[in-house]
Amino acid sequence: MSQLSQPSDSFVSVHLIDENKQFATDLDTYVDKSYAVKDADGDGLNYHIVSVFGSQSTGKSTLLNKLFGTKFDIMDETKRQQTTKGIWFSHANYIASTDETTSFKKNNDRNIYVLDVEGVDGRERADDKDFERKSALFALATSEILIVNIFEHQVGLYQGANMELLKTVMEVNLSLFHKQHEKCLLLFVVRDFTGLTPLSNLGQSLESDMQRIWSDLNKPDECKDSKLDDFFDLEFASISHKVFKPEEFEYDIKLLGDNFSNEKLFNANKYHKKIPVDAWALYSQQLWEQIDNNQDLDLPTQQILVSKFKCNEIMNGIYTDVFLPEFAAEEGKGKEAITRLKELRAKCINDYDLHASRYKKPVFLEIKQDLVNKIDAKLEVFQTSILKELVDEIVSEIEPKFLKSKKDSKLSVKEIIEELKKDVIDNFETLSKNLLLVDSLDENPRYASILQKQREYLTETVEGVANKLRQKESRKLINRITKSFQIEFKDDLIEEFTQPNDNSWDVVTVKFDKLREKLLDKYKTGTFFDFKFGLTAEQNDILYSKIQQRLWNQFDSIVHDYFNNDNVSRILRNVFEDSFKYDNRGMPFVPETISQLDSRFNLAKNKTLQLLPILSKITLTDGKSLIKPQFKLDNDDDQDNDDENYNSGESDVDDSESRNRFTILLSPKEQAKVMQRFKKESDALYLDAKRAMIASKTSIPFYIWIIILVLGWNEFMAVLGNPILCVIILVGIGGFIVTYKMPMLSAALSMTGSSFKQHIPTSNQSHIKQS
Ligand SMILES: Nc1nc2c(ncn2[C@@H]2O[C@H](COP(=O)(O)OP(=O)(O)OP(=O)(O)O)[C@@H](O)[C@H]2O)c(=O)[nH]1
Repeated sequence: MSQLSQPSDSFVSVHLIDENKQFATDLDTYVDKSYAVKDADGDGLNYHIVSVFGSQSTGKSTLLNKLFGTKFDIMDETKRQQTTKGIWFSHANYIASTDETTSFKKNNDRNIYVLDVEGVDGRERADDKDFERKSALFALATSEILIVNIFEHQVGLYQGANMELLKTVMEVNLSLFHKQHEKCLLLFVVRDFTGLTPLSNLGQSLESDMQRIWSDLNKPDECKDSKLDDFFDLEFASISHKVFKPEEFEYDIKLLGDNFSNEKLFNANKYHKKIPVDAWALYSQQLWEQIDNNQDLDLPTQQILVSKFKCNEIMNGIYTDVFLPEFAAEEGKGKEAITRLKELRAKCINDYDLHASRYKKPVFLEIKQDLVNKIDAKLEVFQTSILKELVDEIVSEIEPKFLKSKKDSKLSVKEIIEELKKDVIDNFETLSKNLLLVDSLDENPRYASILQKQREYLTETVEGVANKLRQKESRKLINRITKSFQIEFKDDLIEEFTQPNDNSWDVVTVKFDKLREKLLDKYKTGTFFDFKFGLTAEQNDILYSKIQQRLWNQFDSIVHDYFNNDNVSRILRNVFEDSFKYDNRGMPFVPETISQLDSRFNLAKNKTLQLLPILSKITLTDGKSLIKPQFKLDNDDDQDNDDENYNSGESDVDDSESRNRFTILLSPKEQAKVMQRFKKESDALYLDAKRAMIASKTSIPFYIWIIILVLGWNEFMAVLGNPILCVIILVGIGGFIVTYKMPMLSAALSMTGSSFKQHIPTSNQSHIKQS
């Protein structure tokens, strides 16, 4: 619908709203191109909008063309027909100026856009008040300065088209701006000025007309008491007759131009609507649509809507075209992408600030937050994974560092763990700083929260690792104590049961108690135990109970291992042999008669068999039986998972069955077996002893001597021939005769036999100790 007028070397005009009330479709392109010529600040606000009002054919287009170098159509004087229909829009190509050096035309530093509004009271549209009102509304909503074109001879005539026009302007102004007092400049340009009445007088007359119209207006309640100058500033200018005073006419326009180019009329942007130029086309179109549809105009809302539209457009453009492609290219690179993504985030936000900050601040900030949220939603996953990676890395170093510290330092496990925990947190705080995608956590609470979550995850994980280390150390301690106990207790047990007696189990239990006390003594602090692992009092108690339980289990295990059939039989045999072969002084016992041997045998046997109950059951002399206590342990005793766990072969199930079997070392059946075996062994020993005794008392028959003499005659002669051999043999014979006569021969033979047989029990005993 728009129509570009014939351009020459500059910007043409746009038919902004045509006679059918259709809005131009290519306004944004026009604004964009024309604005690019001057944009000193880059804030999109370097422009002014000026509208012209007035009766039809009062020279409005002529004035604008001369003042701003626009190309609006001018009426052909011969036809006297209305030329401006609807509203035309044009960029000012220059501003007329009195400055000779610029050839009377000055290029302002700012963009000026001009709206040439169809004149009222047009012959063709005389009754079309609707459009007049709508165009006034549109001009007021968009323009800073409204030029009201009026002939001098009409000033003071409170009637006619001019007054109607001014009334319309004021009415619509009230409907638009009653909520917010947005001011606008009414610039009265008195045409065909003769100079007979000074401009100031004409101005006063116009101002009083305005006041009168204002006071006659039906004002909304909110602004009943408001004054004209709450809404309007008034300025006056005069232009001489175009035909009769052509030179003055030109000069007056230049004078007026000076007031535009020096910005005086714009009054330091006092009337600027602050719509960024790139949103102006959209804003003005939406305004017109609302005006044309007779909807109530709510400019602030309208401006916010436009701001929202533009800010969203900018935000989506940045997110989709800049952020997403680069993020996709970087996100898989892990730590290497941090710098790039940090820059990308900052760049996107800066770009948005640059382009969107010109819009309504609340909207700009709200949509900026949307952009930041969208970007951060993507970056959050990345940021979290990077920080989690750091946490895992730091945590993985704890155990090696712990083992090294344990080896190198003299600190306790508790102190090492505490030191490591502190180091780990410090490390995380230092290293995480370089991994963050933002510089300030205060300004980016989302990142502060991501960091905090990872900090909590770290603390939790470190505590988990510390607990595992403590458990590991606890298990190591249990195993160490168990091993020490094993060695010492086994020795004590074997020693005690080499020569068992009725008190033996009392002695063993006392040794057991002392040994436990000794092994745990260094962990005792007052009445409590602290194993220096940084455990709580309850955990220390549980560890203490575990150790106690382990030691009791070891006691159980060692005792039951040791008191098997073989060892009990060996103990009995040793005791029997000692009693049978040695007297009370420990001297070898040599029976002289068989009855002596028999009574010795019975004595030793009875004494030995009295020991079997002691070796079959743990029995205390006070008649009480030894009770294996039950310890209260925690549920997560995971010693089965520990490779370093000492495998004692014991059952951890401390049920009633195991407690019952605790004191029983040999069952009745096993005892019977042991008895049987002992009987055999003791009988064999008795027979050996008896045989040796009989053998020592038997004499050599006479015929044996004759055989020896006959068979050994030659050797006998050889001995007689050798004095040394002869002497040795004589001494030997003498010794034998003495021994035999004493009588000591049987004892000597018995001793020789015994000492030979003693090799077997001695070697067996040493074997028991080793097992
Ligand atoms: N008397 C007089 N005539 C003028 C002046 N300026 C322009 N004209 C003549 O007035 C006629 C109308 O001029 P336009 O500039 O087309 O007037 P307009 O107000 O834009 O007309 P519409 O757009 O149709 O409302 C033309 O023939 C001009 O030559 C002036 O200052 N005084």
